[in-house]
Amino acid sequence: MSLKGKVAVVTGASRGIGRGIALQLGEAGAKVYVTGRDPKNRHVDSELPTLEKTAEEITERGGQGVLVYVDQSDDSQVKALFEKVASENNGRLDILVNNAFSAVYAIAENSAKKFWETEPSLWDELNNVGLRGYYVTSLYAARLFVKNNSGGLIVNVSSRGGSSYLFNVPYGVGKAAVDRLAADTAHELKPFNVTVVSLVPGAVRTELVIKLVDEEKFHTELPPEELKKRFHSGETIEFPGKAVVALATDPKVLEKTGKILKTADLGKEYGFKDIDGREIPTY
Ligand SMILES: NC(=O)c1ccc[n+]([C@@H]2O[C@H](COP(=O)([O-])OP(=O)(O)OC[C@H]3O[C@@H](n4cnc5c(N)ncnc54)[C@H](O)[C@@H]3O)[C@@H](O)[C@H]2O)c1
Repeated sequence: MSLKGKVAVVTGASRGIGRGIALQLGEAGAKVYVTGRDPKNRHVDSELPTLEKTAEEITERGGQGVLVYVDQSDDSQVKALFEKVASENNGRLDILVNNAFSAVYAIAENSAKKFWETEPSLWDELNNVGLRGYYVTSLYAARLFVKNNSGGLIVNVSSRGGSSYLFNVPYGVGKAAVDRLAADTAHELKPFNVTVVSLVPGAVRTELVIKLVDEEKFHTELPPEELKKRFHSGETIEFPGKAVVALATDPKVLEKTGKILKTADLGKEYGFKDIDGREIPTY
């Protein structure tokens, strides 16, 4: 229980990578605030897991799961989240994971098109929650970190799309900006011993991506069978979570601040494997 007594926030944790990270933080003993949109305000796919389930499972694994409905594109809801975290924990916050992402369906729907064949709104779908949302969430978290002056860790979930073409133009541009957000917030937060990194998973077997890949909803440069093979042999959603726990328990983590870190490289460095026992190769 190496994170017992620590307070974490994971955005977008009802499914996918956010859910996997939240579960691993819970397993390590942390109190984890998990966010997602209120199901009353959106279409819910009954085949996918829920935020309620994530919060319960964190507690079952030995941590404390706290569910907060937050739309990460609504600044006032994000502000209220951090007021709640501060008031319930004497101002304490140790870990923020920026992960909420609203565009997996939009990526699939537009995957056969070049950027000039899509509508300008695709940019907003990709980058309102997944980039601007990361910035606003970092801003309110940083106010707590700076006030406490007892260090902290921010992990921005990013993608290899930040360094080379993947899916579409706004995806790659947004991810490159997520990486730069980590570097520049790291610069300003370093005097307060707050570490900020960009975390790059490989292909991840998320519930939604597997469903859409199996339904052949993605049209990429890879043939459908190759794409299926790539995602079905990918990391589990908890492998990036193991990476976050390794960083959060590393006393020298500040040496990594501002960097882009691949989950597979962290597995090798810290000596952890995926939850199914596999060693994950770097993509
Ligand atoms: N799936 C992969 O293989 C893979 C690989 C590398 C990087 N990534 C990155 O990981 C991140 C997460 O992707 P994922 O595949 O887990 O996506 P996902 O769609 O499975 O999960 C996204 C989460 O964000 C939540 N969310 C969406 N809009 C929200 C909003 N407005 N407010 C609050 N929560 C909201 C969803 O409910 C969900 O819990 C993305 O940045 C993605 O680019 C994914």
